[in-house]
Formats: sequence, C-alpha cells, structure tokens
Amino acid sequence: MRVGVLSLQGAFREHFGVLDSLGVASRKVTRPEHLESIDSIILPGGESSAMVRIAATTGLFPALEEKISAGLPVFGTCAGLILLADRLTDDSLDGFDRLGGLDVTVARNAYGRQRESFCARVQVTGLDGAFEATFIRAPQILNLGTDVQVLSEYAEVPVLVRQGNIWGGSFHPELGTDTRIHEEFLHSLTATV
Ligand SMILES: NC(=O)CC[C@H](N)C(=O)O
Repeated sequence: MRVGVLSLQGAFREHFGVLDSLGVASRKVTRPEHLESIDSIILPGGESSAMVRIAATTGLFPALEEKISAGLPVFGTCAGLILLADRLTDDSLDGFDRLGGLDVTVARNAYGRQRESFCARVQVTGLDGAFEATFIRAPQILNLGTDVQVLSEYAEVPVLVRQGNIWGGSFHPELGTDTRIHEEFLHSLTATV
C-alpha cells in the first residue's frame, strides 16, 4: 500500500511524518503521472487558493477527480476539504479546477482568522477517548447530503465526515502526536465492508 500526499503547498510534510511513524509507504503527488503509483491520497491543509493556482498548470486535478470518482480513497483536511466540497458558500475559487465529490457545502475561513485558530477536544466515531483537534483558519461544513456520514462534531457542527471513499475534515489531524485518525482512514482502505 502506498499513500500519496498532495504536495503542492501547505502541511504535506507533517502528513508524511505521520505516515512514516506508522510505517506506511508514501509518495509526493504534484503531477498526474504520480497518481499511477498510489492506492489512496491525502490532501493537506494550507491555502486552497494557492493549491488551485499551482495545480492549474499541471492537469493534476482533472486526473485526480477522475480517480476519486472511480473509487480512489481520499482524505482532505482543511484546505483539502475545500478542494473536495461539491459547493462553497463564496465564489473565491470560481474559475479554478477543484475536485469536488463530497456532497457538502463548505464555508471557507468560517472559524475565523489565523489569530482565532484554536484546539478543541472532539469525539470521533471509532476512537476511544477524545481527539485534540487543531483548527487553523478552518472551513466549516454545512448542508450535508444524505450519503454523508458524520464522524465527529464540534459545537454541534460536523468537523469530520465520510462519504464512501471520500473523507473530509475541518481540522488538522496531522498536528500533534495522535495518529488515530490517520489510522482510521488507513484501516478503511483494507476493511471489508
Ligand atoms: N488550515 C487550512 O487549511 C486553512 C484553509 C484556508 N483558510 C483556505 O481557505 O484554504
């Protein structure tokens, strides 16, 4: 099993750190041909408006979108969630290829600016004990489609969701030392449903 990490911008190094600590093979994904050698992909947090601009030069997103709709497991965290959302509340990324596929509406920066970043203990389906979640200029998940399962909430708002092979979270699960959410995603790759 080899996990790709979108490495255009943002917190990709931290995801590689988690995957290394779990002994999972990984590779950087920056170009369409890198998709041939991965079995799943993580889309990190960072700045979605930078990611879409960088990706626009490579044709990566149309190729990745096709893979995801064919079943490639994907986990988008924070800016990665923004890339996966079917709908955004504003038009800030209009005109750029995103990915879509996750039947949610997302509001960018809805948890406030950089200085309003915060940590919160959240319960996550499948995990014993709370997870310390870091929210950094985090997007908020609104209006879920019926196929979207909520795995975690903060203040009664979904912050981690799953729709089949597509996982999305508002926070940064790669920051800190708790690797359990990555492990849950990785287990889902081998689990028989
Ligand atoms: N921590 C993050 O990934 C922040 C996301 C950022 N606010 C964006 O819109 O892309």
